[in-house]
Amino acid sequence: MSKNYETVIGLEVHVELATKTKIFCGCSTAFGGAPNTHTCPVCTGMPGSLPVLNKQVVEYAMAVGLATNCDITQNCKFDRKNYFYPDNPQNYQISQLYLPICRNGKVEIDVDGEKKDIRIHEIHMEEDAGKLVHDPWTGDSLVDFNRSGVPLIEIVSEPDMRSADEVIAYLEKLRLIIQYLGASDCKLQEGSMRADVNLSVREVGAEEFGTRTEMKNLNSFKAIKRAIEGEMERQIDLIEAGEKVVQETRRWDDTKGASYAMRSKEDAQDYRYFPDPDLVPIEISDEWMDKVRDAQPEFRDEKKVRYKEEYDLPDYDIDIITGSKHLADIFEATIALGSEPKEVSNWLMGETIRLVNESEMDIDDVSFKPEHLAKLIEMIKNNEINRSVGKEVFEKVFKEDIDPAAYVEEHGLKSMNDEGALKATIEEIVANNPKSVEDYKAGKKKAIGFLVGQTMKATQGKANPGIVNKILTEILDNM
Ligand SMILES: Nc1ncnc2c1ncn2[C@@H]1O[C@H](COP(=O)(O)OP(=O)(O)OP(=O)(O)O)[C@@H](O)[C@H]1O
Ligand SMILES: [Mg+2]
Ligand SMILES: [Mg+2]
Repeated sequence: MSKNYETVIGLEVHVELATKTKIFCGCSTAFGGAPNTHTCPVCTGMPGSLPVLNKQVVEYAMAVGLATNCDITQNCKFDRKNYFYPDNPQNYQISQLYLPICRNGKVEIDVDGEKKDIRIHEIHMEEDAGKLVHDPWTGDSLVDFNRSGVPLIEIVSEPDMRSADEVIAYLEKLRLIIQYLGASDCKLQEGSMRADVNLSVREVGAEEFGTRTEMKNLNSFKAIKRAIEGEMERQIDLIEAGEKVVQETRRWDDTKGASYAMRSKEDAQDYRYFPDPDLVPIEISDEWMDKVRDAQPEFRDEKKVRYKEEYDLPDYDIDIITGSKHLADIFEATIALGSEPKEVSNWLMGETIRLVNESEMDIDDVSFKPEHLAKLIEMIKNNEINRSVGKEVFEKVFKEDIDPAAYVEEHGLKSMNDEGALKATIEEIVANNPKSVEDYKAGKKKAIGFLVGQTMKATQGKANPGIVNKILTEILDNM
């Protein structure tokens, strides 16, 4: 009979930091340059070159550590992790083993209303490796060192998670903290946030952890969830069949929905770590730490409380808007220009999200200027355009960031608010639709809707529906 199992999960999360230059040289970290154009003797591991630490990396790592309740190691240093692989030109990676910059942190997650702390074992700084490109036509493997030396932090959790949902909640939490700090854009698809999932299973009630495997190549939340469920089953099947789980690194293939053994797991000693003799230890003064602490932004949880108090928005709106730092920035910037908060929220929750979904883009890539949304809202408020024209114009703002005032002017979309001009049009419509007039007179007040519709059509949607209604009622009641 099959027993009851519990899944135990710990994550190693690598995050590419948003510095302009690499961790130990002045080369650009920009993504997508021609291969090997963002390189120099340092990041290609030339003999005799010497690394110089980018201070901003330390500052970002410290900021993330403070935001995740870690202790900061005020005297920390770098170590060499030695291994041979073609994407690693020095044959060692500069990382931190003995004295990582942050330790003993925690973040709180919330899964279906249940709160839980996930402890962070440590956060260390390290350099990224280059990228291997395998050419299927020639069979050659090419290497691009543009990514070599891009700064990373690795956030190592304790094995505190028990389900895929907890893992996703933890990753979302980290992602938002780091995005709010501006320390990284944390895009799983683009690899600026990468999660390795360490997973083991054990019988419910067992004291000891089971043997873990580590899964790599997970580049979406969906893939992570599927990989966790697949690996959990694989391990349980092994145990049920009386076999043993082997400690190894496995590669998740999302299209096949299965993982494959990559290599058996190395221990720290296999890497022959030793302190990097080219880099001096880092001294973090109290003043520096205080400065970084004082510069911490308002995080999501605090923003949620403030939005409720200051703007009295529905919880649903607050959840969505603060769920993206970028969206929250647009929201606040538009309000700062004088727009009414609930009105701004409606445009973000409604049309903006609709267009984001329709164009299958990332919410963080929304790029219209808050000025343009504020202007649009103002024009509607002043009855310069009506709401349905407003939606049309907004689509242009969203897609091309046009200036709504100029656009409305240019395309003659201004509302017809002139009662005199509207009256003539409406009188004509009334004359041409005796049946509706008859219905109205016979007490079917709804017949007026048809006449309003006809007027909107005749004015290409530019008439002010309120004024149309008013004039129509006057005309009909005087007949
Ligand atoms: N039995 C276990 N079951 C599940 N997760 C575990 C278990 N034991 C450890 N872990 C998790 O595995 C991760 C180990 O990461 P860590 O960076 O310390 O080591 P590593 O994977 O051996 O090293 P490397 O950085 O070289 O990959 C941690 O997140 C930890 O919580
Ligand atoms: Mg690790
Ligand atoms: Mg690992």
